[in-house]
Amino acid sequence: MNTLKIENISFKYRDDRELLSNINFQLNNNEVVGLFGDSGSGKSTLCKVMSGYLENYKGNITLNNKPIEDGFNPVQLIFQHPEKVMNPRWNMKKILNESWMPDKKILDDFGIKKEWFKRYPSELSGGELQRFSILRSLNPKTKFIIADEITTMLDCVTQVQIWTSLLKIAKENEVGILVVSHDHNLLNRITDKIIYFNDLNG
Ligand SMILES: Nc1ncnc2c1ncn2[C@@H]1O[C@H](COP(=O)(O)OP(=O)(O)OP(=O)(O)O)[C@@H](O)[C@H]1O
Repeated sequence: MNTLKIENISFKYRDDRELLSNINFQLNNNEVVGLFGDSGSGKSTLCKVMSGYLENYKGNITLNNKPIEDGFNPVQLIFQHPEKVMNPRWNMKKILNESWMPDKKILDDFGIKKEWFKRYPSELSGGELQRFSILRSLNPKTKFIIADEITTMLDCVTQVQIWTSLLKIAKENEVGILVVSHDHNLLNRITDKIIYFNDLNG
């Protein structure tokens, strides 16, 4: 089993107030955990700290009781807006294959069509792009996914398709998921338990 442990994490942006204060919790790879909290409380900041995007934090993040090594991060963050983290000059094939080469079955599971590979990020819809973004993060070396509002901007049908594909592949590969969302119904439906950000912070 893989365990991601967050211990005594505190963080502030530059000289601002301390936004994250002494946060402790852990995720196991066989669980889907929800994170719910007020807007602006610091959930996305915590996600970025957990996945290595923000470094000047206090405390420890360990995977199976060891610090996370440099190189490919086994804790992968998926953002709400995939277009912001994709190179607009790369086609989708290059963007996906920079991480790994999924086989046809996985592409089919995610509803990714072959003809999309030649297109650039600006030539796909938000839902189509998010499928690539999720699949890119599911590199075989990934142990945990941090999903920060990943389907907020999509319609209900696309949300269901995306979550069904993601939960299936995560379960098959024993990848743990932290789901950040304001949608309590979604969290109730897909998670094993829900953590309240206010209970963690401070
Ligand atoms: N790069 C930054 N520099 C300074 N302050 C920032 C930066 N990024 C975010 N903040 C501030 O940190 C606070 C927490 O933001 P964060 O995005 O982590 O909240 P959140 O809980 O994810 O909010 P939401 O639910 O609305 O997405 C906000 O007040 C925000 O303005």
